[in-house]
Amino acid sequence: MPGFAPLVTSRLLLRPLRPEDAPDLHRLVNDWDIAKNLAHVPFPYPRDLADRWIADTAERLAAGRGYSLAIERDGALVGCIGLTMAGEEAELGYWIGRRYWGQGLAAEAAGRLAAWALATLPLRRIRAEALVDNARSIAVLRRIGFSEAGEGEAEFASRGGMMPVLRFVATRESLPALAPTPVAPVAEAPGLRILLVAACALIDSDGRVLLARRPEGKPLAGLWEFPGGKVAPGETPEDALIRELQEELGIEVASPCLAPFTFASHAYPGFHLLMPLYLCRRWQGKVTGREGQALAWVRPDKLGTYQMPPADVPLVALLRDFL
Ligand SMILES: Nc1nc2c([nH]c(=O)n2[C@H]2C[C@H](O)[C@@H](COP(=O)(O)OP(=O)(O)OP(=O)(O)O)O2)c(=O)[nH]1
Repeated sequence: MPGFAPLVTSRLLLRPLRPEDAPDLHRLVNDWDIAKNLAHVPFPYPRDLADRWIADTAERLAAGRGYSLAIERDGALVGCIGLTMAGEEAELGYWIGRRYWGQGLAAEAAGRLAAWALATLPLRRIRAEALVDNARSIAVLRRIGFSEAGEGEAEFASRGGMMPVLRFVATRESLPALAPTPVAPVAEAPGLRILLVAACALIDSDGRVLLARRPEGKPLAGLWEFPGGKVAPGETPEDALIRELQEELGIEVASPCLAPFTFASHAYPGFHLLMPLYLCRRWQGKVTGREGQALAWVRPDKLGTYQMPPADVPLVALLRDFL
């Protein structure tokens, strides 16, 4: 599993929790003014719970079930933030240690994590809840683009029972900077837009396959893909691929070196992707991420450990068998 790449804001680092965070975490969270606002945090907070919880966050992160992160500023733990995955939705939670209140850190961390998650994970929306009298948290959620979705009740461990809460949601559309960039259709019929994308598995002399990470701001950002891109009007898939490999990776490929391998045909919301996948073992130049994208040369048996767009899943299985 490729590690979670920490998220950076102007003042903060959001990174996986480490066992050595436990003492600081315990000192900050074992505070009634924090625990009383959190649904899953007991008070008093036993010291060994910090160790167990941190171990659990590592497991959930590795399995893609949750993203609970340390909020760090200047090397110090100032709070925690997390997303718990539930199908196509995730629940956002966060707290900031009392001594760091009043500086806008919760909004900075929550805005970043929500933006990253909606741009990167296969999520329809993110939910959050705040106690009706937790004015600070309500202000944070509103500030970062969450909208109110009614009132309800939730069980609060520290209060020993059900408490009234306000519910909030955010979608890609409610965070406008994240709205997916429109895709260019190459064929249109009523109700169907087919997007033709050419992609390539570059294979090096050790039999490893090149994956590139889709940059933030693009649809499916953060997922690992085969290099390639949309076939422009008037281009053949091979021409498009030769152009994309030049633009994205700085390499020159000759058309005879592109061997058709298989294709993806996948329904995405709003368009249907048709993506021929070529194999290429020969190119000129050094492979470089020219658009700032992360690259990974991956052994075929490890391809399944990289999170890829849903359209690629069947391709990976075929490629692994073939190589
Ligand atoms: N290149 C590539 N695209 C993939 C893969 N799997 C997959 O679903 N796609 C989808 C994601 C996008 O919807 C589409 C590719 O579009 P893109 O936005 O990357 O195309 P592009 O490089 O021409 O980008 P742009 O200039 O329009 O920003 O195909 C894959 O393995 N490689």
